[in-house]
Amino acid sequence: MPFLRRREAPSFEFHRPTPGTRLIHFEHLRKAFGTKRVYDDLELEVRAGETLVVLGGSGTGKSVLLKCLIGLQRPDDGRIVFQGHDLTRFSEEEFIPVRRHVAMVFQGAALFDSLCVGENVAYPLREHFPEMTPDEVRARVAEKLALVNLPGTEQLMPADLSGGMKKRVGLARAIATNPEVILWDEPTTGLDPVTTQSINAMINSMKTKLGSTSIVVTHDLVSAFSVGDRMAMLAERRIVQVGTREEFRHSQVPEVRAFLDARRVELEPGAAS
Ligand SMILES: Nc1ncnc2c1ncn2[C@@H]1O[C@H](COP(=O)(O)OP(=O)(O)OP(=O)(O)O)[C@@H](O)[C@H]1O
Repeated sequence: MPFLRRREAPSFEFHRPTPGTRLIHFEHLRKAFGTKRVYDDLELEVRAGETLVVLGGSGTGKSVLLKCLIGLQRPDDGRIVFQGHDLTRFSEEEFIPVRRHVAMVFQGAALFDSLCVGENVAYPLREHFPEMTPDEVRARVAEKLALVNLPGTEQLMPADLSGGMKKRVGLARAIATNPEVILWDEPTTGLDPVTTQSINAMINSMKTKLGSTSIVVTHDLVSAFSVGDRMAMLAERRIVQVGTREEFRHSQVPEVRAFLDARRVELEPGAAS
């Protein structure tokens, strides 16, 4: 009875959680695209205030996991419980308030090319807070651009920006609504080492300055070890290990070991010699 299922889903209200307590729980998630099975029985818990890094090879379903959390993809079975709400039962309309609290920084920044930087950052404010006055919007945009070290760039167009600047504008847009949870899809892919470091610093500062919870999906082990409080490894259509950085560094789980060993040079430059 799909009609009843929709009506049963309560509207979403976010309550400030106690740091360290369970905020999001992916329970027995299953997902396939046609014959391609992405998750068979995926379990993962995200704790309030942490940065959880999700590692995994190409095509293992890291991005799909983030998309399921904000309703851009739908799991076939299982639940995604966020502060007691089962998001898998939410309609598209019921996801709108969820996206005010859970924002995604997309892999390619995904800026609107025809809008200037200021309008890009203001976009989610107009969507979620239509009651904000133009002065309030201007002030919030300026605050977020300053936070990502791009003060005064409101009038620039995306075409005028470097890749790293675009990522930072994408971040300013994602945090414009003061979300409690930030989803980072490959935040450092394709960036030079200096910009990579500044993005890593930014992920850490979102936690310390805003108290946000982050889920970071990445291939980049240096970045993973510099931002992750905990790490989770996606392989074989499930999470094969979750643990602290140290637990991962010394992991004996075969899929984790193989993933880390293949990237040992990246993680420990001395290992090459
Ligand atoms: N909309 C879609 N339609 C069909 N298949 C899809 C769709 N989105 C993702 N997939 C498939 O699901 C699998 C997981 O995709 P996903 O983008 O989550 O991988 P990923 O781990 O993020 O990979 P990468 O690290 O290369 O970005 C892939 O095989 C992908 O081709």
